Amino acid sequence: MTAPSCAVCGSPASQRCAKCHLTAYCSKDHQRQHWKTHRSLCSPYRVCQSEELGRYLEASRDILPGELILKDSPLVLGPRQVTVPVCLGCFTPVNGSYSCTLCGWPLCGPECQKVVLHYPECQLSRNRPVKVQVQKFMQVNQMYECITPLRCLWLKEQDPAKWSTLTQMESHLQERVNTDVYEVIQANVVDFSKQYLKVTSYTPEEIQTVCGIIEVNGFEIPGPNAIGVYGKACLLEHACIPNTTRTFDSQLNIIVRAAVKIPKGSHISTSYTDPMWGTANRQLHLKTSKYFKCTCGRCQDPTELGTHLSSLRCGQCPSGLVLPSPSPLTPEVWLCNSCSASLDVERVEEFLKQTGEKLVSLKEGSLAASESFLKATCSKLSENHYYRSDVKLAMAQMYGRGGGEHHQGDLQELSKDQLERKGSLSREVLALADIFSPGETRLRGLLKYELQAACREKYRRLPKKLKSSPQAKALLQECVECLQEASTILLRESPLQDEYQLALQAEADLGDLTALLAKFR
Ligand SMILES: C[S@@+](CC[C@H](N)C(=O)[O-])C[C@H]1O[C@@H](n2cnc3c(N)ncnc32)[C@H](O)[C@@H]1O
Repeated sequence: MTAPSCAVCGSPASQRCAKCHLTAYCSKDHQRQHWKTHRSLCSPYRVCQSEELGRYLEASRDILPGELILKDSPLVLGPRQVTVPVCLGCFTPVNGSYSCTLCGWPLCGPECQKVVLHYPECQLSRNRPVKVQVQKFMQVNQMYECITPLRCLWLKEQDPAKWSTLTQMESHLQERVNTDVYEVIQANVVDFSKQYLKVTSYTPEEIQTVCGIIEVNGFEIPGPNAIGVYGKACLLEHACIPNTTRTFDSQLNIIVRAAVKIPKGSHISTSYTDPMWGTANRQLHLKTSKYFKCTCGRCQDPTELGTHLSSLRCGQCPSGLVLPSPSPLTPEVWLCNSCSASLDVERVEEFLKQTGEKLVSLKEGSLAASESFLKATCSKLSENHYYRSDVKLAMAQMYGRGGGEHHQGDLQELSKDQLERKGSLSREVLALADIFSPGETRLRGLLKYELQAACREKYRRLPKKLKSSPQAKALLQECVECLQEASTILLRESPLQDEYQLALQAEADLGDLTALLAKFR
């Protein structure tokens, strides 16, 4: 690795800013001289290291909710490992109607052939005597598993500085050797690159290492269905209750903001899973793709902080809940907290698997099917169980949204009970989000938007004589508060995301409702 250079004179630097540990100086004098410029740019974090976590980020000053912590451009961008054929310039699914005239990989058109993103595999595929031929569209195609690894390996010759940043990342190669995933990569990436693409410049170990780096450090980017590896953002450690949120802009830079106040000296974290998943699912994901066991307070608590997000209902007594024992990290049996009836771990796993399958078949289902799922599971799963909460979130968004976005018309068609249901489902999931995904997060923004929609429709339905009542004022106040939060949070999303459109709608509605509320003052 090359030595850092002084931010003032460019000569080799041996000292770094004590706040961010990023900007380097050759002397104290140059550091003092640079402070005026550096102060506004100095990152609110520093890079630290521990035996347990490896490198991690710590707040170098108090960071306020919503504050930008870092914006990072991708070192490598590519299709996800498991994907249908996509354009290698823009990640849109392709049907084979256009292929790169130089290498044969399908693209969506000549414009995408010029995109630099496509350059590595285009160059590397040219040793083949004939062009690449992709035949299976509309289904997962294993040929694409090699693309993102090859884009990583391309940096080795073409961009040594990026290669150095990439290869400092954790690959957990030792833990991966002899696992199923290692064997799959051997066939679909190592052998495929050599035998089909005729790429011979990289060793099997180098290829396996970058595949580990992608899995451990990559961020799935919603929307374009891509994966990005980021040099700074990869340093965020995992927490089951994270204190940041992340979004991606239209250039697919990652933007990390504080979700809650992060006091100076605290670790800065993200969730490598979904904070609304139950403990067993989070643990499984962390073990099989991030290679560590989380032992945080939430993971150790069978009640998941009193929410019973993973608990089952007891079939032997009226009010008992069944929890993993002695701990969710080492479950030997599931026990009722009231009558001590027990269930085998395997039985619980099988039951959850079957219930999960029913849930998946509902995903694009109707409100009626979702209500039936809740009804069918209310005697088997705790009220807040993650499966139920997942369905409740979807339902809070579905009620009153016949045609995609909220049209007042769709909300107007809801019965009084359905309207109440939309409001109460939003509140229930918000209460869980406050615990597991606290602060200014996308989930909160979305739920606040749904809640205001229900309150607003309730206000609209008030008879004329009650339109100036304290009840009307309370409803409007709640709408305005919800819209303020929803628009602040969701405006941070990429303009390409649906959430951003909701934010614009929320902003527009906020103006109207604030004017209405002002009449009460
Ligand atoms: C994306 S990397 C984070 C940066 C990494 N620590 C480094 O030094 O490059 C993910 C790896 O960091 C470690 N890690 C992150 N969060 C952790 C946590 N909460 N507990 C234990 N290890 C963690 C694990 O080794 C994990 O595979």
